[in-house]
Amino acid sequence: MDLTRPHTWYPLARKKVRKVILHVGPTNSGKTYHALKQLESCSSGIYCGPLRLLAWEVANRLNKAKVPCDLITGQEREEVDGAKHKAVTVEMADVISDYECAVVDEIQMLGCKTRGFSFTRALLGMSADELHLCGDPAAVPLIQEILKVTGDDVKVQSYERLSPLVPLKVPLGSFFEHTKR
Ligand SMILES: Nc1ncnc2c1ncn2[C@@H]1O[C@H](COP(=O)(O)OP(=O)(O)OP(=O)(O)O)[C@@H](O)[C@H]1O
Repeated sequence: MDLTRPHTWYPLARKKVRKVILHVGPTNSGKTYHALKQLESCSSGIYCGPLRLLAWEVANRLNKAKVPCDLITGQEREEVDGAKHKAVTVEMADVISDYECAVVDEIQMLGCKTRGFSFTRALLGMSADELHLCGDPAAVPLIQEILKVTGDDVKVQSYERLSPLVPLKVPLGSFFEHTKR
């Protein structure tokens, strides 16, 4: 194994020209919503998030939508009969199975000193026909640079905030006084 060429550590992923879609934009702009819609409609898939709560929410959402989904985190492993989908914390990303669709949420965390290696491993290593990456636009150049060597097909999809931020006309203190009356 050549330690200087990390993309070669994942032969299953390198067998594919993955369709990589970078969903980027401000918070609450629907990036994850669109990626999850895609995950739900595929015959097999995996969601990787930075928090146990996010993985739990996705597993819950898919199971409610009658898409059986396992939940796998550092703390728990809840397997559902017939599941072809998994929702996991990013450290549990599966790089030894094939999926139609994979989602990595909060991908800008690949710059994190302590957990970044797990995001990079998921980015390079997941064998999925479609790989959806959700996060901050600032991470786009770094991701494009990392993926240059993989031969993947990379597209950027930008989002706008769904509703504008509107400042309150009254300070919060007087607002609370007002609501008490
Ligand atoms: N087109 C839509 N129709 C209905 N609900 C939507 C739509 N887009 C987003 N939402 C809802 O809006 C909320 C925020 O969306 P989402 O989590 O996708 O944002 P995000 O851009 O990924 O935010 P963050 O950066 O904080 O992860 C969610 O509850 C989601 O279900």
